[in-house]
Amino acid sequence: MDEIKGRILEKINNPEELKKVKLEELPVVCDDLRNFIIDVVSTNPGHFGASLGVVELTVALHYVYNTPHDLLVWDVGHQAYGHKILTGRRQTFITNRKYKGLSGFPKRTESEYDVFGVGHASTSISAALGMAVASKIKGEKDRKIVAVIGDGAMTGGMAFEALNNAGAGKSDILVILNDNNMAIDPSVGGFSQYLLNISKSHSYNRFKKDVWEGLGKLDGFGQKTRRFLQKNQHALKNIILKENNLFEAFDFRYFGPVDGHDIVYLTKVLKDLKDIPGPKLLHVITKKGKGFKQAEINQTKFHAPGLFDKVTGEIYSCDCPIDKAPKFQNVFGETLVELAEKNKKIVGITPAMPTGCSMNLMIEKMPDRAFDVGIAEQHAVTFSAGLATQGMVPFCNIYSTFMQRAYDQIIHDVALQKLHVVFCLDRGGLVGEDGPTHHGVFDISYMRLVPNMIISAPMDEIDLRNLMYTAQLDDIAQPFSIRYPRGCGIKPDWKKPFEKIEIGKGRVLSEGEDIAILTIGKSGIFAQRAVESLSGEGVSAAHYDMRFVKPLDEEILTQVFKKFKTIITVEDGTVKGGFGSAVLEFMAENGFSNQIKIMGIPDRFIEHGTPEDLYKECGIDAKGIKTSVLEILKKS
Ligand SMILES: Cc1ncc(C[n+]2csc(CCOP(=O)(O)OP(=O)(O)O)c2C)c(N)n1
Ligand SMILES: CC(=O)[C@@H](O)[C@H](O)COP(=O)(O)O
Ligand SMILES: [Mg+2]
Repeated sequence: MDEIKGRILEKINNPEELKKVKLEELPVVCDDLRNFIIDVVSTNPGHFGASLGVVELTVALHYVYNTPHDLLVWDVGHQAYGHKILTGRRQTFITNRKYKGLSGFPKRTESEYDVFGVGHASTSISAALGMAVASKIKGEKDRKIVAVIGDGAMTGGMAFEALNNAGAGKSDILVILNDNNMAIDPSVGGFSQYLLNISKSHSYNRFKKDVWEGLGKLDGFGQKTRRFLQKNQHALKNIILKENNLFEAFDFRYFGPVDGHDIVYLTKVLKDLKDIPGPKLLHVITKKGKGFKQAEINQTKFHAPGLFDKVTGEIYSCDCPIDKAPKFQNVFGETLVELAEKNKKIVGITPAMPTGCSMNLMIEKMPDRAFDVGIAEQHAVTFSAGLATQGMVPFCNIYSTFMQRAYDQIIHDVALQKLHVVFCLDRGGLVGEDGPTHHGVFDISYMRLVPNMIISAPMDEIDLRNLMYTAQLDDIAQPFSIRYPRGCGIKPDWKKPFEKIEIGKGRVLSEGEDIAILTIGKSGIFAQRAVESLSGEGVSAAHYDMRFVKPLDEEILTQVFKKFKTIITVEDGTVKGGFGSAVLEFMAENGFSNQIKIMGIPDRFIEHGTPEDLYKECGIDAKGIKTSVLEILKKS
């Protein structure tokens, strides 16, 4: 990677040094910063468009505010690469998202400038409000608190919960709404339209123009009033917009919309706002991907493009290693369309991840039956419940980690009423570079506690299809969850005719005599490789792909407990309360006393790295399973 010799950036190792730069030189800093981000992220994949969109905002914030004394909270944090680079991490930024390197999101343990750990959307205002109230209680007079939240994250319910609370409390907080009319996909919903209306506000602009021209015709008073309004533009906007300004209704003083790429003007506005007390919201208009043509044109693709050519913008495809095997998400997306074409009761729901989970395929083909509800997981689940009460069969696709947001809705709105909702938990298991905020390692445990819930995990793409097919059949009258991993499958020839899978039925994949390995989901792939390698060393290991965590295949378990003294369970999920725990419970309830080793994610947060790094770290890759088998057999 050719070093970007920033004309100024290389002299800026912290915001204090940034503050020494002359105001008129800030555009150069922004150019350097933008080029540095392009240079690094084109060779070390990560989130891209969002950080480019807030280059000017990031520079202005660190130029005007006294960070880290003033507290700056980023929402989601995928847009905080510029923040990291300006706060002492320029030289280490090349390790972004790498194993043992910088996190891809702000992280308290990484820097004093990262005042709040993020990754899940819509948390910034709540966190910033907590900081503001604490500062007031401590009697701090000079500490400023700022939250930067995108228009997408603003559709998350907890953002409004925080606005509601902040306004009432007259807390001293600045919320900066970074409005680029994009989430990962284009922003959706009434709120997005509302923001568009403001930023393109015909009424405001027309009124401003009419008043302005009218005043121009009046001598004396007219000229004086013009001068006042020119100096107090926002006063005019407040008069016009106040009564229907959503933020003003929450007792926030609304300012803007302002051009988020005019660094000099932004700096001036931020300086002006600094001394205005109480809850304030600055509405900033930016372009996601600003400054990189391809990213401006294809904003969804360049949200997280992977490797790309920084000159041409060409994205280097990352095909699956096993020739033509598809990504699990694509199998989901194509199968959902196939099923929905036959079963008119099927509807699709995704909270702002249509491209991420490939439900965009159904949204494109059946726009009346597939819904992107915005970053609103709780709403997505209960919306699905409502649909199910009327005989629809909702496929509610939510990444495992984001599903954590909607746990009460799963229990209270779906399972308690035994509604037929199909939960598709994509990104089940370790996801890799996104790290602990995004690993989907708790869903087996949290779903297992819920009565009426069927819990399944396919080992390969064929089983994913057949579980989806089974889940939508009329004889299913309860919630059905299917969790599957991020990334590639193993079956290039996955498009087989559908076969119904008996609920709770596992399958034996390898017969054996010395030990039994029981797996769920993707772990079966590693177990098969381990069994093959073990047989080369004279060890005869049996392998069962259990497919269901609830209900368990008690017929297989009874056979296994009777035949094998030693049993290993493996899952791509926490060992606490997961599949292995379920097998232990079966053993206790049925009076067996075999030796069981539970393998999975240990009871701690797993950092970021490649999936391979992380599976190895947790000992649940093929090598880890083989090593465990040999160790256990040596001891027994
Ligand atoms: C609770 C939750 N749901 C979904 C996501 C996935 N996600 C990450 S960024 C993003 C879009 C954010 O849009 P916005 O806040 O407007 O930021 P922008 O990318 O436009 O800068 C989404 C849906 C998430 N991080 N957290
Ligand atoms: C920041 C965020 O939450 C999303 O961009 C997430 O990183 C997407 O994950 P996938 O890349 O697995 O779709
Ligand atoms: Mg946005």
